[in-house]
Amino acid sequence: MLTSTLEKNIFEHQGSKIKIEQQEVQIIARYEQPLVVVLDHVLTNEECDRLITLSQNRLARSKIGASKHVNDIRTSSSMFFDENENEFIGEIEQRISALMCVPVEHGEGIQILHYAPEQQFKAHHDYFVETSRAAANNRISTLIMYLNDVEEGGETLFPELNLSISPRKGMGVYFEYFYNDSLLNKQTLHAGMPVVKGEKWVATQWMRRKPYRV
Ligand SMILES: O=C(O)CCC(=O)C(=O)O
Ligand SMILES: [Fe+2]
Repeated sequence: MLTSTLEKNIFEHQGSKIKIEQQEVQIIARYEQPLVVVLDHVLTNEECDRLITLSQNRLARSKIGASKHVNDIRTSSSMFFDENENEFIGEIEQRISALMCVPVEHGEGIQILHYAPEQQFKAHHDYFVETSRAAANNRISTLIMYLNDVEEGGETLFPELNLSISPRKGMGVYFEYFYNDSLLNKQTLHAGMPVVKGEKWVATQWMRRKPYRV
């Protein structure tokens, strides 16, 4: 039977709605193994706008010039909020923690990414290679939240699953890679496709296997 081979997920929510405090997050679609969940109403429009405003003048441009090679994995600009840096960020972190079924202490700071036209995040895994020091407390799951509507392009693509998600403000995509079967983890390979028109803003939460915050 197919179900006998299914591994246990971190994400425990069933059905189509997840009520967290005042927010009613909706499950739009699920890809079962590896688990990829498309979510709506993760953030309100006001929260999306505020995350953009708060991060705007703290973005650092990725290195260009000498290092501008075709193999530059990420060409967007980014920043991290400090963990629980203010009440607003703290509330968002609590919601994300409940949504991801992982205690807030396992979370890295929320990362903001900004893509201008032609910028992209080439196919990658979010977890660290086994031989790296960071792998001692590796990442286990990701939530990508879209902070604006992109005019054209900027899809999140899972090439090994033939799955593509078009960014829409307030929506999110969740996936996990803590399976015993390393092939399933590898299949969470994903990319932020080049923005064609307009710009793209995302917020990303990565969760670690063990508490990460000091
Ligand atoms: O921008 C995207 O769609 C992908 C972002 C991403 O892969 C990440 O933040 O780890
Ligand atoms: Fe990623």
